[in-house]
Amino acid sequence: MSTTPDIVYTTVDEAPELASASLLPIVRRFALAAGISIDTKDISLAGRILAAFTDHPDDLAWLGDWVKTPEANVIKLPNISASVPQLDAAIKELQAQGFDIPDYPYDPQTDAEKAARAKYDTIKGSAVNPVLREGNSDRRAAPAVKKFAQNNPHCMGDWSSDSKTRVASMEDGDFFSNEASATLDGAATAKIVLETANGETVLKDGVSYPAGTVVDATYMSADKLDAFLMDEIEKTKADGTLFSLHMKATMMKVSDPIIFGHAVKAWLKPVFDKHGAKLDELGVDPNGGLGALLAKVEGHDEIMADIEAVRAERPPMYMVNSDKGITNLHVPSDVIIDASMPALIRDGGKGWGADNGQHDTTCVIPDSSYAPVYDETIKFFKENGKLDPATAGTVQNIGLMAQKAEEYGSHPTTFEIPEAGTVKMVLEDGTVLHSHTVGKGDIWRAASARKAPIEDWVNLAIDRQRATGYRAIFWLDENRAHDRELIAYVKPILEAKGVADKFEIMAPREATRASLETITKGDSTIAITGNVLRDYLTDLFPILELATSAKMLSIVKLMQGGGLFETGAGGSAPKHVQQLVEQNHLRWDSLGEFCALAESFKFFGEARDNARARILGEAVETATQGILDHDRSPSRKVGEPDNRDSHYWFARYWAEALASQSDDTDLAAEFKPIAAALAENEDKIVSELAAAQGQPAEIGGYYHPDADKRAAVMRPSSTLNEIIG
Ligand SMILES: NC(=O)C1=CN([C@@H]2O[C@H](COP(=O)(O)OP(=O)(O)OC[C@H]3O[C@@H](n4cnc5c(N)ncnc54)[C@H](OP(=O)(O)O)[C@@H]3O)[C@@H](O)[C@H]2O)C=CC1
Ligand SMILES: O=C(O)CCC(=O)C(=O)O
Ligand SMILES: [Mg+2]
Repeated sequence: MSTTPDIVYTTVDEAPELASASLLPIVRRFALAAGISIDTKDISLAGRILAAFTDHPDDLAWLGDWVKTPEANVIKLPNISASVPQLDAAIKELQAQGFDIPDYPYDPQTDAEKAARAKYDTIKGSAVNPVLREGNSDRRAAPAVKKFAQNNPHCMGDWSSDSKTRVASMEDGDFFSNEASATLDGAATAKIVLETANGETVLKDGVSYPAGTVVDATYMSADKLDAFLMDEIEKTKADGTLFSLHMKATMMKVSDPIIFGHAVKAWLKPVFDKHGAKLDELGVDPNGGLGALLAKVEGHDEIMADIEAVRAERPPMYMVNSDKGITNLHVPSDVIIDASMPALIRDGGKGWGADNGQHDTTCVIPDSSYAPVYDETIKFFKENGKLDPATAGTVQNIGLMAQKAEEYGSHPTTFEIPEAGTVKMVLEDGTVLHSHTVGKGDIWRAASARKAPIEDWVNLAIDRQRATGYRAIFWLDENRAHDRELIAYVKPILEAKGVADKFEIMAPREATRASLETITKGDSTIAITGNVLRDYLTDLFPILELATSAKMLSIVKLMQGGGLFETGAGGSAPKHVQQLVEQNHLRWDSLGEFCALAESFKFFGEARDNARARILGEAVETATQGILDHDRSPSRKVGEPDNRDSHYWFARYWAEALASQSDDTDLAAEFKPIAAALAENEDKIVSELAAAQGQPAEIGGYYHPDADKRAAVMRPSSTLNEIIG
């Protein structure tokens, strides 16, 4: 490590990176006044590919070390968790730019291909967040943001009691039904083996767990999954609804693409039955989606005709983009459950159909562990009508996330079973911790949650409950194996601290209803959840309460003392890039960045005893309030103020707050002329920004744009640029 930075701002992908090109120069200039340097570290998909195959620095590895130190102070923007089609597209773009990197080996044969595939597998899926999240998660709407949403309620789709929208999940044979869980008394190293009629195969060796780790194992039956999917396709047709599948193929990068592939095969079953051998020969990988499949069979007229015949028989599908004919099953990363289900629920239970109209939808979520949350939400709105954002209270979240907790850390121990047999997890002393009888194609996985993160999570929940006085619910199901082990941790800690009466423990379905009832009354509650529900709920409730999860405050108190400040709770909004490239309008809202910045500066102030950092952070809060009060957030429509305008206003309100504070008169004097120049040149700046919109914008790449071209597009006001310096 060369010199340690003060604050690291991550370089990411898509819309948030476009926004950074405009916002970061402003942040750097203001931070300079407190002597704070803002470094960047590249965690973008393109950056990670280049780090794996060229001399591009491995910034993710650097950050992974830094977050384990007390100095860490990271502002983390959302990055792409790549599905295979995205990874492939990024590789092709980099190759076209002249980088000497290998193709993605779909079917690696040579040693070189196998080595390249192994590297690409580490880049695939959610490869960044689990590395950086060395702490538990505290996500909530800042009071000003919540108040703004109540005063300016967004439109919500109406719910009718006879809506046919429903959630469909497996009733047995899924991860929920087959789960076994145990807490380890001492430290242990485990191996995972598959015993079959032909002998024993070691699936994984040397998995080590510290004492007190909760270790789970479970599997999903491939046969039962297939039967379930076929059944739901038929039921959807009978119901006259849209068929939709909601998964997390990005974060759950091993299990969920396989499940997605089963759905693609079920949808086109007659085609796979008839042309299976030919499809294999053409290199079709159903896990990559219908889009890749169609590209591979193009020109094979008989197969194409059979596909069309099957499509005509199937119920209509929920569409990602009806204009372009992109269905739910085209690309595994297009429909991501945490964002897709809340958007559908916000719209009154309606999905988009191929006719560009909104219709009731069957939402297929094969595993039943967490699907009851959406099922119960839908039932609640059918019974009670839509939520009123003007009067609703809020659901905050404290999530068990640190050290790759639970399912989100299960990728290295997830296997598609090659042959029927028994999977055993065996400890070094010979103890068989878990054992499952499995069939060919079943998806078996082990997950774990460590003692220190669990204890930290419970303590964080106690702190938040004390700070707010809110109703606090642990979303844990005593009928689920893993949750029973967690409850055995939670209860004694609450009792020892004398706060057991302040907390409830409820299964996800009951907790969903209780939380919806609470916020409907205008009260607020804290959902204390595991890692998956942390992810799901911090999109679900914000999207209902605030219309978006982009405005969330998202703090990760790192267990070694540092701070990781995530910006919002959503992703990188690929559609926004499309709009920028076509119309030079960026509708990305940086409110999440503003919230994270304030926390990061205030944290720096405390950790490094830097009074100016504290003042900067407080002034960011004032500026954020200004953005809300004066409605300076970006509009969705070209020709209206966009992301760049909102950054101008942010700079102006921030400078004004610094100029008018009296804790540090030198700092005030430094910002007075800046604030004055920003105000005096308002008309000029606003018209320079407006003039940029309306035409296509050239940024020189999608995954790896040209930095200068991007900066030119995102900083079109020379007057503003001169003031910022
Ligand atoms: N923390 C992280 O690193 C995360 C990364 N991701 C990654 O992000 C990508 C997209 O994921 P997806 O599930 O589609 O979720 P997104 O949150 O990116 O998109 C859902 C929709 O939310 C709206 N939205 C999200 N953020 C903003 C914002 N700041 N301002 C305005 N609107 C916003 C947009 O609506 P509209 O189009 O109507 O304007 C957008 O289309 C994937 O590659 C995924 O892997 C996803 C979640 C978290
Ligand atoms: O890492 C990812 O793929 C997604 C993370 C996410 O959705 C979240 O933390 O809310
Ligand atoms: Mg999420």
